[in-house]
Parts: sequence; structure tokens; C-alpha cells
Amino acid sequence: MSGLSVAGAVVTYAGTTAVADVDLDVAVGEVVALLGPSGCGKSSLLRAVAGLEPLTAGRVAWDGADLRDVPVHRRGFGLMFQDGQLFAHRDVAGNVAYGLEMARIPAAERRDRVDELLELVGLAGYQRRPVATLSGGEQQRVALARSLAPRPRLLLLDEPLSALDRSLRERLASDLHDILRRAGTTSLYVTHDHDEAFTVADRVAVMRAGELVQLGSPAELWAAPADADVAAFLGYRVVPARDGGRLGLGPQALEVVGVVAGDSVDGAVADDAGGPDDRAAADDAGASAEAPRSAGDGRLTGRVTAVGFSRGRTTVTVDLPDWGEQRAVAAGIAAIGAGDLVRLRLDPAGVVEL
Ligand SMILES: Nc1ncnc2c1ncn2[C@@H]1O[C@H](COP(=O)(O)OP(=O)(O)OP(=O)(O)O)[C@@H](O)[C@H]1O
Repeated sequence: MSGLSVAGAVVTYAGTTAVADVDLDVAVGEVVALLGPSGCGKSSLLRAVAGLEPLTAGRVAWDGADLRDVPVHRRGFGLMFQDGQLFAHRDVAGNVAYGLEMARIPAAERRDRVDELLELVGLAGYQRRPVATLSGGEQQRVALARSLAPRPRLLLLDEPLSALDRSLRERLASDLHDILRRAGTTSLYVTHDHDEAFTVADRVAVMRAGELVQLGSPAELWAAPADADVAAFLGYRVVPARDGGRLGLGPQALEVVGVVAGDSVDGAVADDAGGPDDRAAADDAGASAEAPRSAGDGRLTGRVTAVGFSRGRTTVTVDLPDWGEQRAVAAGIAAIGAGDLVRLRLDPAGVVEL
């Protein structure tokens, strides 16, 4: 079985092109995320796969069979949206059983399947709860159970977590990863959040202005973003490199290795950090209280403008010559404050050349 195949897909609205010539395959059992900023065409592509939006050109096929003339409800695809759109007058079990009733599954079998699904989504025992008494996260778990119940051959999820707050979103994204794998459900997952895409998906398709600009596993995308825009969208800070090109600094790329006593920054230093191959900068850990050397020795020095604390680590914002304000981690530096002059290490593993 070959799964989903999208070829040359174009979606237009009154002359505006929302999806421009997209090719995308999703293998059976695979979870692929469509990732991109608002308005880039993710939902339009998802809706075209569902059959909710007509294709202006191209084709959508499942297991090699063109779905052009197959209406939405006959595609065997499940749908889940940001707002789970639960039936308020039904309890949790009634919601999960909905698709099974439509498919005329016998009552006893329905009950077993509902129990199994609630167990899978972490809501065992919730069968009789009115949905209005559930938290937002629980409601989305019910919505997920409901869309998985009829065993869709493809599950289409459109920003299923975006109405939830961040910590809940992170936890549910990781649960979703496990649930979709355990259910073995082939899935296409729309999100504008790179962390969510990386957590949930096997492969991520980055979209921009209607086009698919890069497709790869989270590790592949992170290791080699297609261009500066993709890098920035994935969370890299794009800065100029000394060769006239650009570098992407990952969130852990800069580490404070010491506070410089007194003195001012002696010459521009940012252009001495050449990037991943600049081992001189990387090796420069250690000494903590000496004046910066002159430009050319591969050291980075900058002035702290703000100090924060995030997930158990001290982070600082440092103003660097040529690179402006950048975030750096400051593990193990006890006393550090705004105004301090600090020396930093550039970790080559956290930097990409663009
Ligand atoms: N029904 C419609 N009629 C006209 N234009 C539309 C319609 N739906 C979407 N568009 C336009 O098509 C483009 C792509 O929209 P789409 O919703 O697919 O993007 P998206 O990446 O999913 O964005 P978001 O995350 O904000 O939903 C946008 O410019 C949007 O304004």
C-alpha cells in the first residue's frame, strides 16, 4: 500500500493562489506535519486532501487511486480541528461513538471500541462525563478519540492544539506523537508551531507562500535548513558571517564562559566567529576573569542587557558587535547582571551556515 500521494496540487480562491504546485507523499503509518506561517496555504492543502476544497490542478490519490470523484465522506479520512467541535448534548462516550454509529457498528462492539479509544487517549473512565465539564485539553483528547474511532486510513489534523496554553500544548503534542504511533494512523498534521511539528511528526513539510520549500525529518531540517527564511522560521537567529554569508544561531549556540572584569570590548569580535568550522571560538572555554584579547583571536565578547531564568537555566541577552542582541545560556555562572561584560563560546554544533 502506498499511502497518500499529492502531485502538482494547486488551490486557488477567486484568482488568488493559496497552494502552488505542491508534491507530497505520506507513507502508510507515517505522520507528516505541514509547517508554515499563517496564510502560507497549509489548511488549503489539507482541505484539498480531505476533498473539502477543489483542486485547480494536480491530483490527490490514496494507494494509487485518484480521489477526484470521491466525495469527502467516502474517502475514509478522519478530520480533527482546532476546536474539537464536540456534540454538547452527548456525553464523552456518545461523542467517541458517533462515527461508529454512522458506520452502523453494533452496540457491543461500539462500547468496546470507545473503551479502547478512551484508554488510548488517557481518559479511561470518562465515558459518562458531559463534555461541558471537561477541560480544553480533555476535550481535544475526546475529539482525537472520536476521529480515530472509525479507524480512518488517513487522519487530517488542522492546528488541533492551537487553542490550548503552551504547557498543555507541549504535553499533548508529545502524547499525540505516542497515540498516533500506537494507533498506527497515517496522519497529516497542520501547525504553525515548529516545536509542535518536530514533536509530533516523522517528517515535516515547510510551506511558504503556497509552496513546499523543504521536506525532511526534524533532525534533517534542523541540521540543514533550506535557506535563511526557513532557518529563522525554525527558530535560528540569522546573523552575518565574516565571509559575507549568513549563519543561523540555534538557541544553545552561545554560552557565557566568563564575566570580564572592568574594561571595554576591545574591537569588533563577532566577525571572528566564523561559524561551524571555527574551532578557535569553540575551544575558548575556561578563563573567567580576564580582559578580552584583541580582535582576531576568535573570542566573542559582549555586554549583558538582560538576565532571565527559563526552565531551570539562567539565560542572558547579550549585545554583540555586528550581531546585535542575542540570547546565550549561562549555565554555571553564579553572579551575572545587566551591564556586565561577558565572554562567550560559540558551539559549532548549534550553528548552521546559510
Ligand atoms: N475560502 C477562502 N476564500 C478566499 N481566500 C481564502 C480562503 N481560504 C483561504 N484563503 C486565502 O488563501 C491563503 C492560504 O490560506 P490558508 O488558510 O490555507 O493558510 P494557512 O497556512 O492554513 O493559514 P492559517 O494558519 O492562518 O490558517 C490565504 O491568503 C488566505 O487568505
